[in-house]
Amino acid sequence: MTVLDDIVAGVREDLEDRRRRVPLTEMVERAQAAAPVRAFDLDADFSVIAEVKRRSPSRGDLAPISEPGRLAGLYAVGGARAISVLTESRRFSGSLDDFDEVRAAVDVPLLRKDFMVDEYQFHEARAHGADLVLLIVAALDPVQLRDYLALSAELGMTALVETHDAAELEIAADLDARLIGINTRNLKDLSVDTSRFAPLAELAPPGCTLVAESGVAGLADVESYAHAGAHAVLVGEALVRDGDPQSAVARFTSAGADIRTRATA
Ligand SMILES: O=P(O)(O)OC[C@@H](O)[C@@H](O)c1c[nH]c2ccccc12
Repeated sequence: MTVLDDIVAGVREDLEDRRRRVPLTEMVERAQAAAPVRAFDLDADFSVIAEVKRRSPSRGDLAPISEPGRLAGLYAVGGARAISVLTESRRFSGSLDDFDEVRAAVDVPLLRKDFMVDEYQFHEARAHGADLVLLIVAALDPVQLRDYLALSAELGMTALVETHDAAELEIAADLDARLIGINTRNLKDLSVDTSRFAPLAELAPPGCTLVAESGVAGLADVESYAHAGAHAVLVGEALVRDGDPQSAVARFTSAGADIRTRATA
């Protein structure tokens, strides 16, 4: 069993508990009654997607984050174009409660960061006010991937389609995914290698909005991702550990935008 299989098995168990408490039909109604989606700007010069993440299986405890809403507020003031909130509990110590606190605190688009493997989770995400969801190509078969991409769109949410290699990028391209992530964290051993991004970015379909995921420790990483073609970066650890996350988001955003506007000038 791979790390990913193991995580997904836990996600499914927790999901069945929630489904027993609130059945799918009820969750579908809640999603329909939710506040309208806040659109993620796919055309921005450069975007920072700032993540609320307490811990991860690869890096252990990152930050206690006693007030996720407050952290998200700082991200928003710093100019985060979207905020990602981990809702997986067993490995990442996230929750939908965290998500709700962030939703109540900010008006920027929110990404529900979880292992989305069941229709229920998409309605649940929307019911909690999510605007974006994560679709991990490695965790889904081709039929699920197509169905969940369509379901996300039906619910008005933008899917971030996460890839790790050339074969997965091709799958994302074939599905005509608009927002594609390249995660430089290897899901088999969880190691990060930021140099994986550039060669893969060249294979991304033209016209997509490309997100570099993982491994941003500082400005230099943002710059090299932007140089290699990233329109956005998804940053977790570096921001939750930063004493001044608001300034860090602002610095990352303007550094990336400088490079992107020069690249397209
Ligand atoms: O903390 P980092 O290295 O900045 O990484 C952020 C993000 O890429 C990472 O949290 C992530 C990317 N894809 C995921 C899928 C599930 C859980 C977490 C992730």
